[in-house]
Amino acid sequence: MSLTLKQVSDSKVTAAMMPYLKDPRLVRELAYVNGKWVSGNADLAVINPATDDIIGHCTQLQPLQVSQAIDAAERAFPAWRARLADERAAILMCWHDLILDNKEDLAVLMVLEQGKSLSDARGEIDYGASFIRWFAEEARRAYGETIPSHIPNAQLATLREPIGVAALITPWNFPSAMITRKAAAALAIGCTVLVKPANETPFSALALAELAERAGFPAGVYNVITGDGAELCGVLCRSDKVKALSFTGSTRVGKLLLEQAAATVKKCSMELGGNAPFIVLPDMDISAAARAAVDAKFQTAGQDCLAANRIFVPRAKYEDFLAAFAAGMAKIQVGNGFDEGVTMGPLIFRQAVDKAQAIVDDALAKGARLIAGDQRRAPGANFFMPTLLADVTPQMKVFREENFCPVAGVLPYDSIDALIPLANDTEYGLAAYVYGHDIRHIWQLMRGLEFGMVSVNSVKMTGHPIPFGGVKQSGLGREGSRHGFDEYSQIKYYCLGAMPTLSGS
Ligand SMILES: NC(=O)c1ccc[n+]([C@@H]2O[C@H](COP(=O)([O-])OP(=O)(O)OC[C@H]3O[C@@H](n4cnc5c(N)ncnc54)[C@H](O)[C@@H]3O)[C@@H](O)[C@H]2O)c1
Ligand SMILES: N[C@@H](CC=O)C(=O)O
Repeated sequence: MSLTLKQVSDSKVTAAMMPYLKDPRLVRELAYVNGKWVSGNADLAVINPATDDIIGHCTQLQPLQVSQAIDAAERAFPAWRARLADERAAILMCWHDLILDNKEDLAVLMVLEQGKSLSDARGEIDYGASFIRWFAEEARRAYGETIPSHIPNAQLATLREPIGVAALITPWNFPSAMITRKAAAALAIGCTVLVKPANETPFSALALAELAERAGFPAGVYNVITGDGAELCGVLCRSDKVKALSFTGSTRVGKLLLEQAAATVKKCSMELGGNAPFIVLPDMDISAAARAAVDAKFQTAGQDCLAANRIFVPRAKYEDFLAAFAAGMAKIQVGNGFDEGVTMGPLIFRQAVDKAQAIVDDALAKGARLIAGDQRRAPGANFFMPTLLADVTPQMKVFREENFCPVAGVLPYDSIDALIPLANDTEYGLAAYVYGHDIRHIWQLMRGLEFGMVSVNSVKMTGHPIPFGGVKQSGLGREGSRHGFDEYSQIKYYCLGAMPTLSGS
C-alpha cells in the first residue's frame, strides 16, 4: 500500500519513503565515485525540517576517499574532453530527460529534506533541468576565433579548452538546481566534476547521480562526494589536480574557499550571499507593488539569495504600503510542504529560527515597529511566521545582514538621490528590484545600483539564458547564459608563424 504524502512526510526512516516513491532506487545514501556507490566510515542523519524526523542517513567520506575521487575524475578527463561535443550533448540530454521523467520523485525527496512546498520543488526540478538542456546546446557552439595577424606570415587564432577537474560545492536551499547549473556547464565543455552537496540535503544530489549513471556518463566523469564541508573542501582546495572551484553558498564560506584555493591558483567562481533592495517608485501602484514585494521576500521562506531583504517605499505612500504588504503576507499558508495549499515551508533547522528571532529582536530594540508576525501561530519548531518590520534603519541586522528568513524590513525614502546610496549601503551586490514606470527614475536606478542583476517590474528574473551572478561580496563570475562556460574553460591562443602568404612564397 503506498503511503500518502503526509505519511511520507511524517516517516521516520528512509524505508517509509520507499513505497511512495515511484522509483525507490533514487533514494541513495552512499557517495557516488568513479561509477560506484561508496561508503565512508560514518553516517549522518538527514532530517525532515517540517517534522524533525530522520528520513535517512548519508555516508560521510574520509579525506583519503576524496583524494581517490579526485584521481578518478582526473583519469576520466582526457577521454571525456576528447568526446565530440555532440556526444557529450547527447548524454546531457539523456540526463535531462531522465530528470524530468522522475520529476515527482525528485520533488518529493526535496520536500522531505529541504522543506519547500511540493510545487516549489517541482519548479526547481524544471529550473535545474533547463540548465542541462541549455548547456547541451551550447556545447556545440563553444567557438574560438581567428585574429587578423599583426605579425608577417603568421596565422593567429584561439581555442576554448576545458580546464579539467572541477569541484562544485553547493548549498541546501536549492539542492538540485544549484548543482545542475554548475555541472551542466562543466560537463558540456568537457570537464569532469566532483559535486559536494550540503549535508542537510544530500538526497537530491545523490538522486541526480543515480540518473547521471543511467544517462551513461562514463565512470569518473560525474562524482558526488558527501561529508563534512570543511574537511572535504579542504582536500579539494589543496589538490593541484582540481583546476576549477565553483561554490554556491554563504559569503563567509566563499571567502574561506578563496583563501584555500589560492595555494594552487584555481579558477574560482563564487555565487554568494545577497541583500536585495526592493524599490517602489513614486508612480507605482501600491497594491501591485506590495504583491510583488511579498513574492520577492518570501520565496523559499526567505531562504533565497534573491530575497528582497530591504524594501524602500516613498514616504507619502509608506503606511498604505505597510497595510497592503501585511494583507498580502496574511495569504501565505505556512506548513508542511506536502500539505495542499501550503506556500511556505519550514526553515532548514532550528538555528535558522533562532537567528530569525534574533533579527526581529535586534530591530525592535533599535526602534523598528512590528507590523505583523505572530510566532505563536508557527506550526512547528522549525517554522517562522512571515514577519513585517517597519521603520528599519541601516543600524539594524535586518538591514545589514543577509537575513535568509521570512522577515521583511521596510524603510521610507524621500528622494531617488537619497535612496541610491542607501540601497547600495551593503557589502552584497547580487540582485535588486525596481517597481515603477518613470523611465528616468528606472534608468537612474539601473545605472546607480551596485548589483549584478537588476529586475524591473518582475520578481522572476533568473533562468538558463541569463548571466546569474553578483558584484562586491556577492560573488565572482556568472552562471548560465552564453557566459557559463567561462568558469570551466580557458582560452588558448596560438600563433602559426612562417606560414606561406597569398602574395608570397
Ligand atoms: N548566489 C547564489 O547563486 C546563491 C544561490 C543559493 C544560495 N546562496 C547562498 O548560500 C547560502 C545558504 O546556503 P548554505 O547555508 O548551504 O551555505 P554555506 O556556505 O553554509 O554552505 C554551502 C556549502 O559549503 C559547504 N561548507 C560549509 N562550511 C564550509 C567550510 N568551512 N569550508 C568548506 N565548505 C563548507 C557546505 O557543506 C555546503 O555544501 C546563503 O548565503 C545564500 O545566499 C547563493
Ligand atoms: N533563487 C536563486 C537561488 C538562490 O538562492 C536562483 O534562482 O538561482
